[in-house]
Amino acid sequence: MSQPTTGAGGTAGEPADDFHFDPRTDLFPEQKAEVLIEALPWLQRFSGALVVVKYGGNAMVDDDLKRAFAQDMVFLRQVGLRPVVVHGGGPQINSMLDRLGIKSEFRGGLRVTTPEAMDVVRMVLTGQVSRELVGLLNAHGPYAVGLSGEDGGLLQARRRTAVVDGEAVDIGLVGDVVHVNPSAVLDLLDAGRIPVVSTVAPDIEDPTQVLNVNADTAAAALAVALGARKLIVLTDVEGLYAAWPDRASLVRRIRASALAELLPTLDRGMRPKMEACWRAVEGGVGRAHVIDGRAPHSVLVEIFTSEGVGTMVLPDDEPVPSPFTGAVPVVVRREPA
Ligand SMILES: Nc1ncnc2c1ncn2[C@@H]1O[C@H](COP(=O)(O)OP(=O)(O)O)[C@@H](O)[C@H]1O
Ligand SMILES: CC(=O)N[C@@H](CCC(=O)OP(=O)(O)O)C(=O)O
Repeated sequence: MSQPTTGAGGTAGEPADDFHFDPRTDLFPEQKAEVLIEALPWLQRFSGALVVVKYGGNAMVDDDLKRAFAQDMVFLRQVGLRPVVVHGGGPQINSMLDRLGIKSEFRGGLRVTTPEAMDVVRMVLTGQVSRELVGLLNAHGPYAVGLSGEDGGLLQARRRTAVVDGEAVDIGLVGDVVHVNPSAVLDLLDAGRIPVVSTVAPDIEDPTQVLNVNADTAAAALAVALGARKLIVLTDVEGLYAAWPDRASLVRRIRASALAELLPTLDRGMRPKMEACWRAVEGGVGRAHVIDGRAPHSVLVEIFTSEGVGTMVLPDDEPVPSPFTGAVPVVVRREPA
């Protein structure tokens, strides 16, 4: 292979004077070309595609991963996809509640949300997490606009209970999305922006009251309403494990009906995510994925490589597209890393 002529230190298209090739970490030009060419059919397939990305887990707390995520979203937009970001913020809400001395607990995987806690949830999601993400994205250009479920009538929610030991329990100001008006998001996409959505939503029974909505389920509702081609959920494991915590049981692909059977067996952390994926695919979203937010640029690897990463949920009634061939196994086991 020939030696590289350009490197990380150079400006676009120009060789870097100070570049030293390291065969342990650097790619040869032929290898770089291979990576780019592998992306070609995926760039074609997803040109113009609307993709909803649920941003959460480690990708949201590590500074390098945050910057890498912002690059990924800008990359998607730049190559002609239409990314919509829905963010979580559980850890950030926890730390603000701690700082303010407000006690908070989770029941059935959902935060028991008092009026006092609701003020904090809204403040942290819309005033802190969204602002930071918008800032990271806009370091690349004037792309991102933050909005919450309250803006432009985007989301309406209805109060819900949690199920604990088979019993419905009151968890306060927590809701499920019951209606989505996607026009505000579509307007932003048409203007070339990247919408960044915080998941607080007015109560459909009393629109002056806002409710706290789990970000995974809100992302699924939004993906369905927007007719998204993909829902991608970032988390802090490689994907869904069929026999958690057995690392050899990573599920690479699963049909919606097989996932429905697996759902009742899943633990608290993964259950809302997989339920969101199931709802999305049942609602017409082409594919739903749970991927590892600890790996930088995992969104790009998922979309633009033939292997993909993490767990992919497919609808029941659709053949697997090229380049995958043959029947879709419910579970593909891999050897532990
Ligand atoms: N079957 C499973 N497969 C993968 N992870 C699981 C499973 N069951 C439970 N988990 C746990 O769920 C966690 C992810 O959920 P959570 O912590 O709520 O994620 P996030 O912070 O990304 O929203 C994983 O870190 C893992 O500990
Ligand atoms: C009702 C409920 O539990 N809401 C969540 C909303 C944020 C969220 O979902 O954040 P993650 O995606 O980081 O978990 C909460 O209050 O923590």
